[in-house]
Amino acid sequence: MHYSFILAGAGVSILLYLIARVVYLAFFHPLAKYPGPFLSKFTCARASFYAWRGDIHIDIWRCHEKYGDYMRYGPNQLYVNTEKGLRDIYGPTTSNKFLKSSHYEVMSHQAANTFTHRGGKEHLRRRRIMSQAVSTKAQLEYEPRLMTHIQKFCDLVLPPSTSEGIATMNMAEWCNYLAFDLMTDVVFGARYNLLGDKKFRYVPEMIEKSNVRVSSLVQFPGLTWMRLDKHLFQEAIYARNRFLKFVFRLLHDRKALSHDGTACGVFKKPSITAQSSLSFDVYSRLQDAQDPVTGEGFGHDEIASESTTLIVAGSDTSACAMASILFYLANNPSAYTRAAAEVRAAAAARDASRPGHLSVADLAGCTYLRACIDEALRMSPPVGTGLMREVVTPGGMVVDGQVVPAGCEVGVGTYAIHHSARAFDDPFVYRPERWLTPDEEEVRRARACFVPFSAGIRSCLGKGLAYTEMTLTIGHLLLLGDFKLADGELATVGRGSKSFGVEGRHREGEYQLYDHIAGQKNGPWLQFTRRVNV
Ligand code: HEM
Repeated sequence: MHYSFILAGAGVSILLYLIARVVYLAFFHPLAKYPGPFLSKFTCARASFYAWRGDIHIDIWRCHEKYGDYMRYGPNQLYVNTEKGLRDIYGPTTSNKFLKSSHYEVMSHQAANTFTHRGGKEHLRRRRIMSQAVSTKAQLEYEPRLMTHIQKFCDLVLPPSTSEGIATMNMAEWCNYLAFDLMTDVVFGARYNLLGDKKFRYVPEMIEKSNVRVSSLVQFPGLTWMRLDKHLFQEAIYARNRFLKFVFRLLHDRKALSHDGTACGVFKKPSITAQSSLSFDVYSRLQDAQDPVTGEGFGHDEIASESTTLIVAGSDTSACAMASILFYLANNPSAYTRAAAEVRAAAAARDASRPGHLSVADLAGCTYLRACIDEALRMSPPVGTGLMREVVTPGGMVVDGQVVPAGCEVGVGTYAIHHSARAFDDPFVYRPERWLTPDEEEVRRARACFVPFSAGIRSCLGKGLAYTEMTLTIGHLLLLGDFKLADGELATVGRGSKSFGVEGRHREGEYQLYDHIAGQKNGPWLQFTRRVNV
């Protein structure tokens, strides 16, 4: 009898607490005045559901259409969809006043790295060291390394001659292989050769599968409560463990190589055992780099964690971007024709004493090609969701005129702002010309709201490298061959369609991404032919 009173008392207390919490969140929370989906007032579970489906970027855009520029998307989260809001949160002078959302912590495996660190001095120290390994100078030295794989990619997709027939390929897969080979070589000097051999092709697949869980947890870390995620995401956890096993082996072999020159695993290949080749990868640069402020470098564990993060941050995103550019070029013949003519003219005009492949410098004047790349990144940003930042200034921060108190989180949905009709005329139309129009105000407006690599102190460290990869790959494909959409049903893979039954996924001209940290994709299926006498 006595116990039942205690139990009843506890039950009533919990109920009263829950009622008080619901009332507080709905009416008295500092974000209560902002409209948004009903459930989002009380829980992040709704956002997590859309993240699990891969539709969160579209949902954020839809919610802004419905609720306006300031939208509550979680009990503690405010999304803003204006140019001023974007500048106030991620701008060069303001972004250091925020911390990354605590939700990022679910991405840290053992210790935080540059990407997952919430901010402050420790993040800056790491970023200063990391920047040296991906500086413009370093990138130039990576170029021959990149070209080895890009040349191989072109040889694979372009049949030796028209008489060899036409190759039809799913570029989602082939861009995954290429991007992984590029990043593992640049970062570790490793030759996994996904382009040529099936053995390690499971790795990008494991990263994608694992990211389904991570993207849901980032929205709703509460899913780790009582290891709920273990039951909900069994396949993703299996994938993560398989990836970690791969990474463990990679780091072990790479460490052995740099310590005592022992070559094993993928480092057995003669190309990598050459010391000259090793000294130009990110891993070895991080071993040598020192923070110009403190004079300290990274320890072994930091190098391991940072270099592994680069593989995850840099391969999925770049693969997604390259597949997307190919989709839009194949679906927009006038853009294709103009970009191809520009690249071919640049090749014809270059110094005849330097035959061989085109360099980034040779393609620097290809402004239309760059516009095609940027327009693809705008239409289908590889990281499309909101990158949430916590207000930590005690008096709060003013974001586009709205006072957001300390403890709340703010962010801009990249896909949403990339499709804002105020920033971009006909936002759902692929039109590279918008970046080159003589109307300066139109270009300014567009540039101000174009953030595929984010901006400010947490912007992408690999942006330069990513542009190098994209420009060299697409440039060489256009120079050496021609491509078009595959015949029949395959031509539709990657396109939007009403048959998906998802509002916002119906546009045939839009490359469909499933946002799980980085965009996941299928297609385009393309047919390639090699140009003669090139
Ligand atoms: C098209 C390709 C890429 C896109 C669209 C992209 C996009 C982004 C975005 C949006 C962020 C900010 C994430 C956040 O705030 O949560 C970011 C951060 C980062 N990216 Fe990239 N990325 C790309 C390629 C790369 C490559 C190739 C590398 C490696 C060389 C890289 C390394 C990083 C790192 C280290 C950060 C964390 C920076 C920091 O927090 O200080 N990314 N990237």
